[in-house]
Amino acid sequence: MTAQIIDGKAFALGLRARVGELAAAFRGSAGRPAGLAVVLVGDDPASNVYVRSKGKATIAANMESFEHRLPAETSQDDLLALVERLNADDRVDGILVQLPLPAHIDAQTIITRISPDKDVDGFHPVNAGRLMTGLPGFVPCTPLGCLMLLEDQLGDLSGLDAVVIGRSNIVGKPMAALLTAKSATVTIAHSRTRDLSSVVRRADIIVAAVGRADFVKGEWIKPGATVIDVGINRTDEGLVGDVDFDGAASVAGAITPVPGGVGPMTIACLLRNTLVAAHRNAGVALEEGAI
Ligand SMILES: NC(=O)C1=CN([C@@H]2O[C@H](COP(=O)(O)OP(=O)(O)OC[C@H]3O[C@@H](n4cnc5c(N)ncnc54)[C@H](OP(=O)(O)O)[C@@H]3O)[C@@H](O)[C@H]2O)C=CC1
Ligand SMILES: Nc1nc(=O)c2c([nH]1)NC[C@@H]1CN(c3ccc(C(=O)N[C@@H](CCC(=O)O)C(=O)O)cc3)C=[N+]21
Repeated sequence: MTAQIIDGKAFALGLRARVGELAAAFRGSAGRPAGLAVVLVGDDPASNVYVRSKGKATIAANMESFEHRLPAETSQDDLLALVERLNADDRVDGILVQLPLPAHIDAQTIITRISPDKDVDGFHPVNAGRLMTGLPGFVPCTPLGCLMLLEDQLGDLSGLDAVVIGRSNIVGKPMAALLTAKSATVTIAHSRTRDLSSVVRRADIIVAAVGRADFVKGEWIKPGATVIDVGINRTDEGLVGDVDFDGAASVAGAITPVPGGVGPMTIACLLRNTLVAAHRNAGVALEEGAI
């Protein structure tokens, strides 16, 4: 069997175009563009690339981009002060503080200071709690993008066996919550999981968010399963995911590539969340299911 390749890049471009149209309409009715502030502390090259591409995508979607680049030595108090300024700035609908932060800054303290109404990353404990309890709130962009690809591919997910490998607050845990809300039967695997290959072999849906190149092997995968590869690993062979792509593609039913799979969806969902935040913050109605 040869898997269908799930074209996340194309899906993301479609989503960005829809968001862009709605953002133009928002600008008309609110009298101002939706605004996204991105904060980068330090000069990590990968983070630099992400922040630049987020800024470009924001402008292309008819929104305003506010970039704040701070030196690596910035104190936690100075960063908190910037977050407070952005919380109070009516032009700013969404705030994203790029992770990872330098070691002297506690990321959780910063995230918790962002207004939950502007937390378009969905990392604030209030939004995490809303996701767990089924209340409306902001859902982290990467798992939201993965869910969109899965529903596009499979339709109804109810009753399907899903394995999420990884339990981080930004990918694994919210991914598992979303799949549970869609009535999949969800297993969360992590570094203490015993006999991971057997756990993975039962799954109709595999989401790999481990951070290790080519970690999930083709032999672990049930024939016909759908594989979502979240991993972004820079190797001598270039950018690769957490799944051994060639091995997996010969057994899976469908698989996301790296690059061109989940990554572009993350950015598209960030713009989507910012558009939703803008409507809520400005009190402008956004039709249910418009995006
Ligand atoms: N495409 C995109 O848009 C994005 C991609 N990423 C990428 O996704 C990957 C995961 O990111 P993130 O969740 O932040 O990473 P973390 O490092 O926070 O979490 C990794 C998870 O993998 C688990 N793990 C590590 N080793 C093993 C193992 N041998 N067997 C089973 N589980 C293991 C860890 O388990 P334990 O908890 O026990 O330590 C942990 O839960 C990275 O490659 C990252 O770059 C991240 C965000 C967005
Ligand atoms: N506050 C915060 N929010 C984040 O959402 C966040 C973050 N910090 N820190 C880093 C991770 C990682 N992340 C990615 C976004 C896009 C691609 C992406 O577009 N990837 C392209 C390739 C890009 C390339 O070539 O490097 C692709 O997979 O096709 C990847 C990874 C968001 N993250």
